[in-house]
Amino acid sequence: MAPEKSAPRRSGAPAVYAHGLVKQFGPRRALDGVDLSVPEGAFLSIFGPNGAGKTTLLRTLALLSRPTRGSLALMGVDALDEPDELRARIGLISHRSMLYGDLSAQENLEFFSALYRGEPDRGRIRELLELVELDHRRHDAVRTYSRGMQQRLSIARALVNDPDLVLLDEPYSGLDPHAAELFDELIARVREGRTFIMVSHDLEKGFDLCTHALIMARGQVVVCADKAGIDRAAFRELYLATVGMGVA
Ligand SMILES: Nc1ncnc2c1ncn2[C@@H]1O[C@H](COP(=O)(O)OP(=O)(O)OP(=O)(O)O)[C@@H](O)[C@H]1O
Repeated sequence: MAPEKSAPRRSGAPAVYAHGLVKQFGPRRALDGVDLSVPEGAFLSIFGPNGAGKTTLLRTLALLSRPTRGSLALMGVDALDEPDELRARIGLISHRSMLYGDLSAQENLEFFSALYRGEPDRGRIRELLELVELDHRRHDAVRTYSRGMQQRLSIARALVNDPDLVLLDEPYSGLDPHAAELFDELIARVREGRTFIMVSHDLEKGFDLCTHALIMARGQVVVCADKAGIDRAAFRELYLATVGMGVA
């Protein structure tokens, strides 16, 4: 059983509302006027060629990177004015595990839980370790885990604060088919009541999982649409066309 998701603090506002986001790195513009509206409860997959600005967009949404220009609201709250309040409502899963290798799974989760709550929520941690099937290894140092196990623990870490918005940066990278399947199951079990945004190079997988799909190229949104209104073959062609468009 997945630990229960507390009722999201519904604002009626989109989970993400971005307008005119620009991110400048010296002469390079990684985001060049991104407009985005993601409804609460959606699963948005973001595609695009290397250097398109996908990770920069995800880091901006994770409030790890401040845009040079533009406005951003998450769950109806101004993200540039109230980043601390919002960070506690966001979970990030990346291909870098962001775990401490010398600490055990339990210690890692206690550390991250205490960051948000002041003291660790041991009941929730136990439930999360059971969910990701690492309860039996909870006292082992994380550096002794396989890549798939570390990725499962990353899910637990990202959920420790019961986030409303979960951001995933190529979470399948380096997972074998079995580990990827387990990861799929876990995502399905924790989808309820949350909004997911995933950067992916795997068009098929990203498309299967999503309710909304976005293609970026050169720091701009080429297309963003509800999957119900997208023709899969036409979307694939558009994606392949952007892959040749090069970096921002
Ligand atoms: N910290 C940084 N300093 C300077 N330039 C950066 C920085 N981060 C990203 N960029 C530049 O911004 C552009 C977008 O990079 P980003 O990592 O967002 O692309 P991406 O779509 O995630 O690519 P990939 O698919 O290769 O991961 C690239 O030109 C990159 O070189």
